[in-house]
Amino acid sequence: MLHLGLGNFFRAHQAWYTQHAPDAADWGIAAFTGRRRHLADALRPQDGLYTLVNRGPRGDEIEVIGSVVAVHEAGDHGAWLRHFRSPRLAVVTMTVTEAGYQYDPGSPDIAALRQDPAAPVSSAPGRLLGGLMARDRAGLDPVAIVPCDNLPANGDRISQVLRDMAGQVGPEAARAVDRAAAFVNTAVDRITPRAGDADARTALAATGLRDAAPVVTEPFSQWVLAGKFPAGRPRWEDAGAAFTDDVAPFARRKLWLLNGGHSLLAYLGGIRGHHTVDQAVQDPVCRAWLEQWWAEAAEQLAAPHDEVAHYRAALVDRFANPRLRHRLDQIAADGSQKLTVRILPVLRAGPVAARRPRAAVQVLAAWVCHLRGRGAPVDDPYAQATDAGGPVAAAVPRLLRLLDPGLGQDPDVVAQVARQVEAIEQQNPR
Ligand SMILES: NC(=O)c1ccc[n+]([C@@H]2O[C@H](COP(=O)([O-])OP(=O)(O)OC[C@H]3O[C@@H](n4cnc5c(N)ncnc54)[C@H](O)[C@@H]3O)[C@@H](O)[C@H]2O)c1
Ligand SMILES: O=P(O)(O)OC[C@@H](O)[C@@H](O)[C@H](O)[C@H](O)CO
Repeated sequence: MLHLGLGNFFRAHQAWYTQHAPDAADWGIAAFTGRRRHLADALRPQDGLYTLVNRGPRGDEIEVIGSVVAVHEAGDHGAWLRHFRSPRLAVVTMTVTEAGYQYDPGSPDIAALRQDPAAPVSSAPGRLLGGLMARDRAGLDPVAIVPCDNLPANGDRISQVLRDMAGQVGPEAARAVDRAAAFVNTAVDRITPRAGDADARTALAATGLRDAAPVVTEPFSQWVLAGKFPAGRPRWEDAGAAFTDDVAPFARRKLWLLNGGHSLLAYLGGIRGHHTVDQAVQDPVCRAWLEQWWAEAAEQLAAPHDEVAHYRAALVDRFANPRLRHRLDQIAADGSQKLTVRILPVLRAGPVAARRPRAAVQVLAAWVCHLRGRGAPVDDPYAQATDAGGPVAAAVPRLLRLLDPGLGQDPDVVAQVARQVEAIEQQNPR
């Protein structure tokens, strides 16, 4: 297997399932960082081994994960292509954040691949396309591409991005996408906050081993997949993964209830002085907004009432885990990329005008207040290029346009969000 986007979540999730598959001994993952090299530098001296701290509300379970057998920094394009040219490669997983799925028609990778399919390229789609061209040139069987980011229809999405890019590169690239890849859609879930210095001490105390990059995660885990694996795969189903024909209902439920709830808590909780998810979910004001958001989102889920109620109750317990200390500023980052997937589908599907989903509007308003300087520091390169200051009535359409141009031109949505922004700013003076 290959992985693109060596980070925390991959090591708590796909690498964990691979280690726990009954045929784990037949498999190994060569993992590449997405952009920077520091994690490759940290893991290489430990032969890819790392400590997984499974952090429940009452204690930790510690495990050393050994399914990552090679680590490479993002720039090692020669090694990337060598893996694609190997007949043993069967599966390519990826976690590259929402930004990694952006198609940029002006990307220098397009001209580079047009000139030389083996040219060093740096974007996630460029690297995948270069890899598939190398595989196709080598005349090898197709591999499964398995995106594991928080996006609906993530397999269809990356397939489309690669086809668009291949269309610009040329016929050989288009053929390679058709012949060398099978795309798998997934819904993924396991809350995995960034680890801190104390976690390295926890790992050392438990294992006697110094770990430069341990991972902390929660006990809950879910992986739902739909698609074909022409060259085989580990028996992940025996480690708890679920294979289905359609991941959409799982992805919607997870993205709206869990991730939408997270974003709500990140913005409102930050504004109300909280720093972690467990603090925010215990705050009655945040909790009331959360329940209202869940009720609105659930109306659009078309799932049995009992099932949603069970999922919501379990989420409250997961969010309230006081030992995980999931920081709101980590979740608040890159909201301009996340809210389109987590909040807008519910806003759009709900009734219009006066009965528009109120909690969805509230989340957008809390995000606007965050960009205007309340709560966690802003970390969103796409949004930071836009002026969030000045009169609310002018700032709101400017910012909503970042999520969807149509939203910023909808006078009704703009008015409702602006009213909420004014209310939040009045109730939470600086
Ligand atoms: N952390 C979680 O709880 C969690 C749970 C479910 C899904 N996910 C998904 O996994 C993704 C990664 O989360 P993480 O916790 O591992 O983060 P992380 O910061 O530990 O790792 C992110 C990886 O993505 C790469 N990357 C970032 N932007 C990129 C880009 N534009 N192009 C290519 N590579 C890029 C980074 O270089 C790094 O290798 C999330 O964006 C989310 O979609 C995370
Ligand atoms: O990983 P991000 O930054 O896209 O989103 C932050 C969290 O909402 C997310 O990581 C959740 O913890 C995760 O999706 C749970 O499965």
